[in-house]
Parts: sequence; C-alpha cells; structure tokens
Amino acid sequence: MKDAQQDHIYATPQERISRFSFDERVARCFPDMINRSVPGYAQITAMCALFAERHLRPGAHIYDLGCSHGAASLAICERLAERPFTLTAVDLSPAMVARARANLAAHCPAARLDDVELIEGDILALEYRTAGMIVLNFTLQFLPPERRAELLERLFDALEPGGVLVLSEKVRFEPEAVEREIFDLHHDFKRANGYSQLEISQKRSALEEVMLTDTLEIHHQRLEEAGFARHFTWFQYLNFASILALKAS
Ligand SMILES: Nc1ncnc2c1ncn2[C@@H]1O[C@H](C[S@+](CC[C@H]([NH3+])C(=O)[O-])CC(=O)[O-])[C@@H](O)[C@H]1O
Ligand SMILES: O=C(O)C(=O)Cc1ccccc1
Repeated sequence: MKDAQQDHIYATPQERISRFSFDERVARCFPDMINRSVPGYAQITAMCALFAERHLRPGAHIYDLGCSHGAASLAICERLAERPFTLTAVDLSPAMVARARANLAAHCPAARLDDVELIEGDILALEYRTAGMIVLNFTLQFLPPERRAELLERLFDALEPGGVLVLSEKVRFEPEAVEREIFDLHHDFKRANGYSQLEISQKRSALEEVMLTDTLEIHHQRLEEAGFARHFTWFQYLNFASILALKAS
C-alpha cells in the first residue's frame, strides 16, 4: 500500500467542518499528519521499543491499542527481532488497520511476523488476555471521558505483575492562562512544520468535540485509582506527554 501522502485535508476553506474521523482520507496521509502535528511523536514511538526491551519477560504478550499505521508495534518488532513475544495491535478504523497490516507485512522482521496479530475492533469492547506491556499512544483522548477509568482498570487487571503501560496523550493545563500559552505554542509548532493558519484552525474545529483532553493530574489520578504502584511522566513537549505506569511485581 504505497500511498503515503502529504496532509492537505484542511488546506482549502470548508463551508461546514465535519467532525474529525479516522477515515480513508486521514489514513492515507496519517504518518505525515502525526509527525508534523505531535511534538515528540518519533521519540515516544522509539522509546516504546526500549520500554519493551527493558521490561518484557520472554514470551510475554504486548497490546498496541489504537495502533493506526502500527508505528509502535513496528518499532517494538524491529528492536526485539530476536526475542520471543506475541503482539496484538488493535484499531477501530478499517482504513488504519489496512495500513498497519501492510506496514507490518513489509517491515516486521520475518522471525516475528507469525506472532503479530491485527484486530479491527473497539478497544472498549475487547476481551483482554494477560499481557506484559500495553501501549496506548494518543488513543485514550479519543474515547468518551466517562469510559476512560473503566478501560484503565481493565488494562491494569490484564497486566501481569511487573507489567507496564505506556500512556501518551495530548494534555491540557490549568490555569487557563498556561493552557492558552502552550496551546498557542503548539500552533506555532504546527506552523513551523508547514501548516497554514487556515489548516490549523479548521482542524482545531474538527477536533473540538472528538478529542477531549485531560490534565496530567487527572491522568495520574486515574492510574493511581486503577491500581498502578508507580506512574510518572517520562516525557513532555508542549501539550503532549507520555506516562509510564508499572504494576507491582
Ligand atoms: N474505541 C477505539 N478502539 C480502537 N481504536 C480506536 C478507538 N477510538 C479511536 N481509535 C483509533 O485510535 C487511533 C488514534 S491515533 C493513534 C496513533 C498511534 N497509536 C501511533 O502511535 O501512531 C492518534 C491521533 O491521531 O492523534 C486512530 O487510529 C483511531 O482509529
Ligand atoms: O493536530 C493536532 O492539533 C493534534 O492535536 C494532534 C492530532 C494528530 C493527528 C490526528 C488528530 C490529532
């Protein structure tokens, strides 16, 4: 599937801006979109492989939830090419799952390919098996806020002792003055990466009711309540952050 395209989705004025969705059009340009929009995306993806290398017991299972093109899964498969593990990557969008499948088939080391499974489905409805590592990179923010705690509790239950969860999110800040400053700086970041003011503001409107962000404090509180013994923000770049949460061994 050689269709890696530049993101021009919001480049022309739209009369009515429809809600953002992970459809065919977004899937087609997704790598370009996320790399130019999410500060630290490449670093966070690469670190997921190092977390797996450090924390995964041989033979353990990994989940990549809301995998999109499968970037985190691929980074893990490449780094742990010689080590035994199994992996399930899940996404609700058929267009994304098709890309993840093609990407993994093309780039996953042959020795790992048989142990990787892709599921087109809702991570809120999945039956989880015991896992050593769960990756939630920029996915929780798209779930209804009232379902987030329940999902984290289920993921905590699925993790084996010593298991790890990587939770990466766009976050908001309090007080409002700080939020405004960092929000604007993120827009500067996007402009520096070639997005126009029109693209930035139209996409912001499209995301308004779809992507509801929490503060880092809320994320940590949820993880605490889900049962995680240790959880800390290991990365932050403007309003994008990643937390590592560990289940006691
Ligand atoms: N209920 C759901 N069930 C399954 N998938 C879902 C659900 N809701 C949304 N998604 C999927 O979650 C992904 C979010 S993108 C993740 C990036 C990836 N992790 C990456 O590291 O490249 C983040 C972003 O675009 O900012 C999309 O592919 C949705 O289809
Ligand atoms: O583009 C943005 O402003 C974002 O907040 C991140 C993002 C990246 C890709 C899809 C949806 C949101």
